[in-house]
Amino acid sequence: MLEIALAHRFEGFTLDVAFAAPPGITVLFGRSGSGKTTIVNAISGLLRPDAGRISTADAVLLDTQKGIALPPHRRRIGYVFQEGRLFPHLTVRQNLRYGAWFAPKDAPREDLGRVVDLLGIGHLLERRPSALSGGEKQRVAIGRALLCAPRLILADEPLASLDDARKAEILPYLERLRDETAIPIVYVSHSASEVARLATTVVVLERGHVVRKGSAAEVMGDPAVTPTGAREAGAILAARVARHHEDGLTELDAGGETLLLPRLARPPGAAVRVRVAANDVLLARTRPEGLSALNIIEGVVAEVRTGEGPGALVALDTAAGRVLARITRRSVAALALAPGVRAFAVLKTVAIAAADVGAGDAAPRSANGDPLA
Ligand SMILES: Nc1ncnc2c1ncn2[C@@H]1O[C@H](COP(=O)(O)OP(=O)(O)OP(=O)(O)O)[C@@H](O)[C@H]1O
Repeated sequence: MLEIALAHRFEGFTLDVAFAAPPGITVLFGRSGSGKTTIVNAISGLLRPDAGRISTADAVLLDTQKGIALPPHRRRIGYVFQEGRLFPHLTVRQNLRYGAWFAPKDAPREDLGRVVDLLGIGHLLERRPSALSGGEKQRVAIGRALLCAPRLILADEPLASLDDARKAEILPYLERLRDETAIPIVYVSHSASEVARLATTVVVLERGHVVRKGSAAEVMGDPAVTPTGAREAGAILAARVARHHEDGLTELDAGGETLLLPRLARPPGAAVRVRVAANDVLLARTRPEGLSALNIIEGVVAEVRTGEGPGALVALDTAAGRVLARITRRSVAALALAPGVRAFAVLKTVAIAAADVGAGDAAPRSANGDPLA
């Protein structure tokens, strides 16, 4: 477990944060200027904060009270940046070995073969970076970060410079990294859909402070958490693939509720997390009939959040989990939606994009990474 407490002042900006990053991906989520890069720089050792302590399972990287501040090269951090930053004159295999070169002899090492399998880069080993696509470069960069026997991995907006197709190519590998290694990953993002796909834990930052932290499902289901605007809000449901239908649909079981989605390339039984964008959910007070939408889930309104504009975010607790709906304030009034009121969420099957369905469950986890009972 990585533990971080930092305090630092720039002219006009004060950072004061404390959070833990258990195994898995901890996303630092917040709008521009909220302090994400400052935290990353303090972890990597590029910034010496006014006060703070950063420790991993086996080392103290920083403790200003005790006068400890390991230099960057001794922190054993694996980096994944926006652009892969591979060495152009080295082959993929040599770039990967370069990571291992810096691993101390007594450190627990990842096996090159395992990393190559994990990232699906076996066929690229003899190529140079100029002969790789952006997505392939990024997979190699992740491999190199893994092979330096890191105590933690820092990923600073690693997908920001890729188009949607390349992002979709890398996301499954980041999911595998999250699910198949025990290394804490601190991941900076301002994309709600990336948070939904990848985060084990989310730390929401606002003006240098942590305003919310918790599991991805808890945080993204909170209508107050909209650093990227209510338009991008969306809850995450944990589900399992129940079966595939002949007409191209996949049936999910989400806490006993059935969800139908366009076909997913995952086998029956697989755990998935589904991001349901608040914009794609309608609400009704009685169970709608004669409707083309296939997904209708009953629940109880937990919270209604209105802002300055005409919109409102309504949180509905259902057997499938927390669902968010973005509707107008006028509809909130017309349907008399208020906490405790029973309502039905209507979700169009085709509204759920394949990119919004990820591997793994989104249920809250305990500090050691086990699912909570
Ligand atoms: N070296 C510095 N000197 C003075 N102010 C700084 C310095 N570095 C950052 N800041 C200020 O600290 C605040 C937080 O910046 P930071 O780069 O950490 O935000 P961020 O969340 O990473 O933003 P972005 O998403 O745009 O990268 C900003 O107001 C920034 O102007």
